Amino acid sequence: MFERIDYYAGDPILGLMDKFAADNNPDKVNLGVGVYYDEDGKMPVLECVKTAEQRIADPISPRPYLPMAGLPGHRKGCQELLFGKDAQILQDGLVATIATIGGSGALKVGAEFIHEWFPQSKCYVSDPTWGNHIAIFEGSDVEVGKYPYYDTATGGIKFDEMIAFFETLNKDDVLLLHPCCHNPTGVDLTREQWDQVLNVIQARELIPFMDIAYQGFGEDMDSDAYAIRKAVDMGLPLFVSNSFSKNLSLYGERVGGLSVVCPTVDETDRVFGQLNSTVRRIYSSPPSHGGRVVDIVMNDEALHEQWVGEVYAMRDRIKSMRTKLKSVLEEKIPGRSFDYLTAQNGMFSFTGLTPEQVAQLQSKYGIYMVSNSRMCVAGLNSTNIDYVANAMVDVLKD
Ligand SMILES: Cc1[nH+]cc(COP(=O)(O)O)c(/C=N/[C@@H](CC(=O)O)C(=O)O)c1O
Repeated sequence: MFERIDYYAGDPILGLMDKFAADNNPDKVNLGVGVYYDEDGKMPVLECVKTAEQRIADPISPRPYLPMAGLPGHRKGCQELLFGKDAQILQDGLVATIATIGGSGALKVGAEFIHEWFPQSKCYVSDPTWGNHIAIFEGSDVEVGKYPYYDTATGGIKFDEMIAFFETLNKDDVLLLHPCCHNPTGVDLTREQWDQVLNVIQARELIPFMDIAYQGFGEDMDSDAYAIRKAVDMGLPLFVSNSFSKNLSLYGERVGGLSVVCPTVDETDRVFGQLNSTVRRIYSSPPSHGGRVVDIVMNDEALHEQWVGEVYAMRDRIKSMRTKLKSVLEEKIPGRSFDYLTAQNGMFSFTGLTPEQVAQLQSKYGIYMVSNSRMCVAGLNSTNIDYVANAMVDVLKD
């Protein structure tokens, strides 16, 4: 009966977690999946989350179905984080926002919506991008193409090629963009480059779909949302998927959001309704526990302030690991530049190691990176960084 079913080869990122767990090497280091570990190598429970959890636990309350769009406070939290607390579009009711099952759920609902209401549209992703971008949109029968992005020769961006490519696209084609902390390269556009990209989007009447999963890990909450807010200022239609997995350290609670910025209140109502309809036919409604944590942290002024401080502490620790690894490697390999480590932004660094070198790090040292050479810098700490640097020197010497 099920012989026709293909074997699943496994996910290049999530599959690393199982391999890492099974590895008996006492020195193993997990630099694979994009999660934040603290200086002790532990996944933190943020203080603001602990407070929210205590409020949820006492008094304990029933767990009814949430609305298809999730809790109003979760949705409000997404909107204010993405667009700014006093954004005019929020006061004017021009943003349709739903709470989703993580950023992945936001992308899935968005992809289904595009397939249903913009059936002629193709979706273009950066080359390279987070692999699940392609799988999610293709899984919703949206044809996916790639736009030039990372320049392996320079470690920068093929900006002119990218713009020239955008200028060949058709009205309503979708561009899946990383507003900050590009995954997997860590190489972000400058504000001037974003302005040029948004001008082309406006001229070609393309649909920007911005996926922000690491807000606060780049520069700061507002700067990381520059591209989002500039698109709003230009009056562009805009999709934004956001994730609280990393910046609330709530990975397994599956909390995120999907927002669609619309030109009129009537269109906002239409879009909001169809987002609800799409949710209903995929997973019906989002999980309540994580939604309540988001609602409490985002809407309690003191907890929100504490949260921002905790995110910046995570950001700064990652930046310190970038600086440290760069200096240790440059000391061990004089004459070779590792500037990319501090030039790149957010949780990931694109090391440029070959698949063979990545495999050697794993087999010989128990150091896990994604096969495309992406390193999750948040997995480094002062205990393991010399071990990782020595291992990188070893595999780089051949
Ligand atoms: C760019 C991006 N968008 C969305 C997501 C999904 O977020 P979530 O809220 O967990 O559904 C991730 C997760 N990325 C990390 C984990 C994964 O691959 O699922 C990663 O790149 O390691 C992203 O890196």
